[in-house]
Amino acid sequence: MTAALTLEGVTKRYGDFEAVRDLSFAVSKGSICGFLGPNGAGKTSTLRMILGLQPATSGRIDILGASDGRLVRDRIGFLPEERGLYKKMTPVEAIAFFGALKGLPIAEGKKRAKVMLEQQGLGASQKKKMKELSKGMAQKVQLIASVVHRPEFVILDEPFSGLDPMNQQGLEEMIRGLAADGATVLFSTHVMQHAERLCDKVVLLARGRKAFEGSVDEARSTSPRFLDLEGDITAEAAAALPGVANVETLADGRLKVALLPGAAGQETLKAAFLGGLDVRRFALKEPTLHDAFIGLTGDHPDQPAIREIAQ
Ligand SMILES: Nc1ncnc2c1ncn2[C@@H]1O[C@H](COP(=O)(O)OP(=O)(O)OP(=O)(O)O)[C@@H](O)[C@H]1O
Repeated sequence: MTAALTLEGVTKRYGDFEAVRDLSFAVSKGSICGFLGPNGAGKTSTLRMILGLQPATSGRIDILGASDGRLVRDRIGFLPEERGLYKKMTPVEAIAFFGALKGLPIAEGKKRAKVMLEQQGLGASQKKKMKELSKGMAQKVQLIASVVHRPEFVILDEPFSGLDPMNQQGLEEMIRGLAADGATVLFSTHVMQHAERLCDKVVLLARGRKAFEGSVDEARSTSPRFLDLEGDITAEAAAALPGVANVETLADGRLKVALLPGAAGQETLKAAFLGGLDVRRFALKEPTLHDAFIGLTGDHPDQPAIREIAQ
């Protein structure tokens, strides 16, 4: 597959702090790639370098055949992490304005804006001012504004943040639609479930370094299956069972028993029953992307990176 984006050995330093180190990955044309990492991992810094909004300290970036995102800016759509459209404009005006910045004639921008707002269930809000819209609505409008010129490459920085579940689902559909129409999508998030549902590929970033690049299934398979055990069992007793890698006691007292690679769980359960352990309920579970993330990075995706905690 042809790559729409390639990074090779990209590093970003702010003073003597290295926010991104030796980062390499590629995104195939027409695919959806999730750029995952906790707050402070270096996602925004990387996206800004890809867009040409700030220079890399070292390394090489190729986007749509150009070495600087600014050279192909009209072919790129970008939703920044900081949101905000002119409050006094209507959604149609705001969308057409952003389209015009990318070379789209105003009249065409307005025409497309009306159709896209309708598709996103915002038809009734067309004549309101931006300041009268809810946060979720405004965010949808901003996303439409960033893609109204039909870019080949769409970069979305934390597009799901601040949206309720309904709007998150709507946004997922919108992202799928962009890819179905042939666009390449790269979005950053620290919410694994969105990436799990949407992405052809994920790149995991932890403290500025790439921890994983591959499909969601490949990421999941780096993590063991686990047994969810309920009963009067100590973590020590569970840890002594065959095929067990480690045991975590959950807040409600259940045990999350991670199995060794290749262990199916049946042997572990059999030994628990034969050993007379008080197992009242059990479930064998496949690892999620969230589990894989923790295993691969040692970070929790919802927690800031170590440096930020230490500050
Ligand atoms: N202009 C800057 N000057 C100095 N340090 C910076 C600058 N921009 C970012 N950083 C630092 O670089 C690190 C990576 O930040 P970045 O915003 O790229 O992370 P992120 O993964 O996008 O996090 P978030 O999800 O919170 O946006 C952080 O420790 C941040 O404090």
